[in-house]
Amino acid sequence: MDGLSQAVRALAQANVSGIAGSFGNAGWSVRMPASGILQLTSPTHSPRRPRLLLSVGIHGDETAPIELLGHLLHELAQTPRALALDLMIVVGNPAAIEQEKRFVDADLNRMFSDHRDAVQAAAEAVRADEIMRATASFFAEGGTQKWHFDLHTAIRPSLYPAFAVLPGVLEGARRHILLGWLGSAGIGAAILNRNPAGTYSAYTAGACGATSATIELGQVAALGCNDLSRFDAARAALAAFLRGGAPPASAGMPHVFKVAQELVKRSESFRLAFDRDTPNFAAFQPGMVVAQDGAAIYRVGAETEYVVFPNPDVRIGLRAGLMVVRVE
Ligand SMILES: O=C(O)CCC(=O)N[C@@H](CCC(=O)O)C(=O)O
Ligand SMILES: [Zn+2]
Repeated sequence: MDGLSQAVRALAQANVSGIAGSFGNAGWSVRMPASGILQLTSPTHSPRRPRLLLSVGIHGDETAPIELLGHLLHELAQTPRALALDLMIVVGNPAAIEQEKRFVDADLNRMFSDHRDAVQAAAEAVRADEIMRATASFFAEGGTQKWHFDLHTAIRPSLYPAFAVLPGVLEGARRHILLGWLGSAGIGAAILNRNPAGTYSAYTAGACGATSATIELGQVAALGCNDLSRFDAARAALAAFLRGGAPPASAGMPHVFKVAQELVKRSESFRLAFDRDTPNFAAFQPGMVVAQDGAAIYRVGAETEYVVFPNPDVRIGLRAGLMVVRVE
């Protein structure tokens, strides 16, 4: 961790008290409901104040968001009174971050639901419960606007280096505002996913009424090895969000996709029909076979589909990829 700023190191070690100091001194109410979770709220409790949850490290080897958030919090700590909303920071899986692995026992980002079957005994199940308790109480305390950005990085390269998944039913003004903000943050593609997912952002959207997005910023890399300049727009948009300012001028709206089908690994025979170099958003033409699982064959439907998050190494029963179609 040599060469990393103090705030980035503190976040990577889930030492959120190392970040809280200057906010507490500036009069914010500081709470740490569990390890790696920090809440900064206004002491003059105002139900009209927006609430923002920023989470990183839900997967331990996805480090660019940890670095990005470390820098944002370090900058904000110079003028802590500029924080314009009630904020919760979650460092998702500290043990996995330390081990530089996606997870220790099982994928934390499939545990934000009641359906955990075989992995109920995993270390991540305890952590998911802890995070859900803190999250539910944070959003229950107020906030006419509730936001959650769960920051990740993808395993594979992507034809859109920064993209987002928007869980649940998101329509009208909320959808328009979120897409506009994502555009200003340099997010090139947004995937609407109404399927139940067990992900953190699906939990905050469904159970807490938040406007939520999983945001993918580049690719998995070791801490300190990320080129954050590729995500300057996301950094500037988040910095403005924290201060209640207008987002920077947008490069345009993201391209919008929706999930056409999920590739689910039902057995150890599951195979993708393409290789491990195929990037996210690679196109497949109608009728093409994209995966096979014993006798079951996954084929593209009537229009071009694009593959996202293909991963044959997931546990049986989990999604091994999404096939999406362009809608806007
Ligand atoms: O690149 C990959 O295969 C995974 C990257 C990642 O962790 N993505 C999230 C997306 C969550 C969502 O669908 O909202 C995940 O798979 O948990
Ligand atoms: Zn992830």
